[in-house]
Amino acid sequence: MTAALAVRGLVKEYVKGKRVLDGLSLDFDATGLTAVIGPSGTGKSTLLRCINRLVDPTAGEIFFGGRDIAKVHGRELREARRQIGMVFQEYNLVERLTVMENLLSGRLGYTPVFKAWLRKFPQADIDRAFALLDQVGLAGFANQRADALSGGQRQRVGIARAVMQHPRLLLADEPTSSLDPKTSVEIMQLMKDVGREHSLPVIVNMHDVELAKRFATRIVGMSGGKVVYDGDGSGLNEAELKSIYGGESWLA
Ligand SMILES: Nc1ncnc2c1ncn2[C@@H]1O[C@H](COP(=O)(O)OP(=O)(O)OP(=O)(O)O)[C@@H](O)[C@H]1O
Repeated sequence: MTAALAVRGLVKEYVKGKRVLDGLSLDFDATGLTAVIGPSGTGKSTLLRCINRLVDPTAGEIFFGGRDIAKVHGRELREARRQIGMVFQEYNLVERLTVMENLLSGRLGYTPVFKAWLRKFPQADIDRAFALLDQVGLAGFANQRADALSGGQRQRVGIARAVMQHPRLLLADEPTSSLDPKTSVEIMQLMKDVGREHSLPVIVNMHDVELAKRFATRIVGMSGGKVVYDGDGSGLNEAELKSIYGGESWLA
């Protein structure tokens, strides 16, 4: 089977000669939740940001939807981006807008400018938004302002908004880092359920190894801009954790 996403020899240098991603190659299947773990500064966010082209890769290929999106520009880049849903650590909601408006603004890329300005959205989008709110456990919250929500509720809106645009890939950059442990578990469960129900591959950057083991079908361990572990949670023993995070005193 062809991979839904294939990253080949990916290199990113923010500063010339200093490789943050050092020739990284990974294939992702069309389903399943992959957790990317690794120490701070090892390039996890940079990997996701190269995939959705918030930053431009220095070298390498990213095959997605039948093309190398590492090199597309303009209209092609906008089209590729629409197919990638993104969930952020700090939710990135528009605080003064309602939950429904936040969801619908995820569709702005598709709505002619004059309609967006009038805040008139197609009925099909409104119906989808209500269905998604239901799915993420926020039925009845459509008219609440985003700034009146808890962190967990905000992240539920963030997930619904990411799925609103019918993506074919879902990326999440530390989606639970600002949440308490119980809410983190609920959000990871939701990410997994949403991925399954919408038949989407999900890639999640995270620091919590136990949470990764509990919810991920695959764990990628990064160190120094390279993949040093790629397998399921059961194979992630102390030796592997040491190769990812270095040292051993912290394991005690
Ligand atoms: N825009 C930028 N300009 C210059 N250097 C950057 C930029 N963004 C990230 N870096 C550097 O690239 C390296 C990798 O950062 P990145 O955020 O990808 O790591 P990370 O593994 O996601 O870390 P964390 O777990 O702390 O979020 C770090 O050394 C960081 O300082």
